[in-house]
Amino acid sequence: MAPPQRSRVPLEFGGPLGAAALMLLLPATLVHLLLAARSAPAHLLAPPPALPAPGALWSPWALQLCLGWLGLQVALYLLPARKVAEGLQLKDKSRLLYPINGFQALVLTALLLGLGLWAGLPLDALADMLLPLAFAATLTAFVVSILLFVKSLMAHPSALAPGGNSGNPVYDFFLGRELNPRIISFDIKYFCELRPGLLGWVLINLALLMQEAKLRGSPSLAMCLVNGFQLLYVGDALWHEEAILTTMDIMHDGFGFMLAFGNLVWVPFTYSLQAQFLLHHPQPLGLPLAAGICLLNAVGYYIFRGANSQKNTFRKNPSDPSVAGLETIPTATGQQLLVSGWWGVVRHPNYLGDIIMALAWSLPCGVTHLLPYFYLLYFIALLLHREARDELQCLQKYGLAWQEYCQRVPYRIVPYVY
Ligand SMILES: NC(=O)C1=CN([C@@H]2O[C@H](COP(=O)(O)OP(=O)(O)OC[C@H]3O[C@@H](n4cnc5c(N)ncnc54)[C@H](OP(=O)(O)O)[C@@H]3O)[C@@H](O)[C@H]2O)C=CC1
Ligand SMILES: CC(C)=CCC[C@@H](C)[C@H]1CC=C2C3=C(CC[C@@]21C)[C@@]1(C)CC[C@H](O)C(C)(C)[C@@H]1CC3
Repeated sequence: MAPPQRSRVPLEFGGPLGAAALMLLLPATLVHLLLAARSAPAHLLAPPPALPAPGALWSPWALQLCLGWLGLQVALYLLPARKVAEGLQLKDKSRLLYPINGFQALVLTALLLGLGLWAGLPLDALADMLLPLAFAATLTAFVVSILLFVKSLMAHPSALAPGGNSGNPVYDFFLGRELNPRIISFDIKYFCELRPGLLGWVLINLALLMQEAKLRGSPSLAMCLVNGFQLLYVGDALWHEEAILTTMDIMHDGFGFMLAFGNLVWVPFTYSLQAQFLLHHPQPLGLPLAAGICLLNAVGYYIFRGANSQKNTFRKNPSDPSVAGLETIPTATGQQLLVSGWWGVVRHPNYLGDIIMALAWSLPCGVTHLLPYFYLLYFIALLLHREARDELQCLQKYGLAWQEYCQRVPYRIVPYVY
């Protein structure tokens, strides 16, 4: 087989050196955050009071729980789906099929959990195991990434993602070489993107809420808000599972360590940081402020969902009545760009809504500590970087049409600001 054509896409994330640094820094940052959240000072920028003993990181039981959780979600993914959706057209003009049964997996997981709790499952014990669980999940992410990299060496060149095929093994391992790695019809990236990590996130949140109820008699209003907001976010992602098929991760990015670690480790263990903080640092929250925070989250969700659904509907069927009247810019590829509606306000309205929700998730933790705002700060940095990556990809894809879009929609994320 001819050697794969090396992609000429510019290197990102600082190239091989940056990728190697991130593969060390991300797990170290995770350990720091987990230790800081449960420490009294809860300093984000200072070293945690005490480093964990090696024995505190490794637990065979935690690894079994991780693998068991993964196995359960794989089984739920393989159940008959209410619908099978087609992905966007690939380079070879084919379209992959994706089962749409994520919300079904959420409901079945909740039912199994309810049954377990009724039988006396000590779910709150998970709150005491976050460190070994995160270590086990990180180990799993590394093993999955190695297997994916080896698998990609046998993939056809047309199956490779433009980004993660530089020829440098460290960089390609991090970014991911194969665009849609599958085992028969099981899509590994699509599965990881929405199931084990997102559902694990809300499971950890619930365990933290239950432990707070055990400690203080009942969960605080702040803990209930954070759990509710983030359950809405995960439930929405799974209800609109099909919309992920038109996002960057599925369309452009290969599946390597970055997304494997991001999905399996970073999401469940750092996105639950507010709940972790609240368990160890109870925050008073009055009803008027709580009502204001709920309104803020609702505004963010309205923008997030409206923009994502509008673009996804338009991409799937431009003649759909809900988007047919929108103004568009034709491009040389045959695809059109929306230039009115949500996507006529700023070039990434969905990011704006998501950032507003991230702020609403942090506010119930009060303003005495920076740690609960880590997600907001990280997320803004992630989306700014992601927006720049996407702009480059769209400029390469659409050329003059994208330049016209940028002239007519000059702001990227925040109207009249950025
Ligand atoms: N919670 C979290 O950790 C994260 C959440 N997210 C969220 O995921 C969601 C998806 O974001 P992301 O995956 O970055 O990608 P987007 O959903 O923003 O999709 C970007 C793609 O949309 C298409 N597009 C861009 N502008 C237009 C337009 N004017 N008209 C039509 N199509 C357009 C282009 O693809 P093409 O033209 O090829 O179809 C572009 O590559 C966002 O809401 C984001 O907030 C993202 C990252 C992390
Ligand atoms: C620092 C680090 C490891 C970064 C990796 C980034 C990933 C954590 C994120 C990249 C894109 C993501 C998306 C979601 C979760 C986080 C990751 C994987 C997402 C599934 C969250 C729910 C949303 O509704 C979504 C489906 C739009 C979204 C898709 C992108």
